[in-house]
Amino acid sequence: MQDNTSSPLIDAEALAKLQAWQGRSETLVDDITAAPVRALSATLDRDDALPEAGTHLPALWHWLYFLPHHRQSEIGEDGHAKRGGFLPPVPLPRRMWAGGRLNWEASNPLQVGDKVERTSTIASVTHKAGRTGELVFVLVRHEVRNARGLALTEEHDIVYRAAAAPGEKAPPPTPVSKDAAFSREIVPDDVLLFRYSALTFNGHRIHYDRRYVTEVEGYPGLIVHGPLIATLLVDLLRRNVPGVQLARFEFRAVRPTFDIAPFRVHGKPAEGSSDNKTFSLWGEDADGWLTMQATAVLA
Ligand SMILES: C/C(=C\C(=O)SCCNC(=O)CCNC(=O)[C@H](O)C(C)(C)COP(=O)(O)OP(=O)(O)OC[C@H]1O[C@@H](n2cnc3c(N)ncnc32)[C@H](O)[C@@H]1OP(=O)(O)O)C(=O)O
Repeated sequence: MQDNTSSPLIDAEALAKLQAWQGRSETLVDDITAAPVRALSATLDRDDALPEAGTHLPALWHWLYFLPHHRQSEIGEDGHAKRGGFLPPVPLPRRMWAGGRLNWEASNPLQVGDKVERTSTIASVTHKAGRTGELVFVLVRHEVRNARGLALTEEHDIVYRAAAAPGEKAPPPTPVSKDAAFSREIVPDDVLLFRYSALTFNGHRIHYDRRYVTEVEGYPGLIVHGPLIATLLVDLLRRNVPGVQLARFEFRAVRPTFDIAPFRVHGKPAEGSSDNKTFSLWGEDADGWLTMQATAVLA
């Protein structure tokens, strides 16, 4: 555990400057094309029919669109865009995707062929003392619309951590529950990670640059993308409950997953879900620790 009693890296004045970003928004437009759908289907080892105009986009596959097309000269040391543009210039160097909450409009599924618009707003910037050290969370709220209106709202939690300290510990582990109704083992080799980074045009070095992730960020291996694990959780549900359409999905990444060993995704009907519409989904690393917990509610 790090010493949380030392003076914080971010004081009240620095936090107030970051909070000046709250309320900022940007709007991007895109087309839901078939090629990325076909490529993700292959990456997830699925046996889908070829996508065509009108094919419904599976839940979370909208992350294949609205990609961050920053110029090369705008890229920072970690491979993401330099901070201080749309996202506030948080001075903690280690960025992670911490979680999210998504709601789909059942009557308006995103489809191949849709022209789409996404409006993103910085909803909050908060400073917390975590068990692993100082944390800054940036909450980004997205609204995705097509020609028929609102299709999806999403809250995305981005977390920033202080630089790695000597002897730093991983987040405290939580054992996974052993009562899964369905499970799948995933081999997170660097080809899988590379393909997902390429599909999402994500330059974040923690997913492909082993020297950077071990020597600069202090992790033991390449880090599996949080959105990829979330996508694998929903994919597990689709494999076991055919025809599912999601109304809501929420997830939290509680411990990083590294490419150095296979991991598992699990699911079961949620306790107390009498209509079988709510499912618990979770990720487990090779040591048996919980890495991601999620809840999916069917439409
Ligand atoms: C793509 C992409 C990047 C990635 O995909 S990175 C890989 C995916 N993400 C991860 O692997 C993150 C794994 N999680 C962690 O490493 C830890 O959970 C984390 C975020 C470092 C926090 O650990 P702590 O033990 O220090 O935190 P505490 O449990 O003590 O909680 C302190 C407060 O923070 C809130 N909180 C904790 N975790 C989360 C979370 N995942 N989402 C939202 N909020 C979280 C917690 O509730 C506490 O808040 P209080 O108000 O109660 O104080 C790319 O960059 O593109």
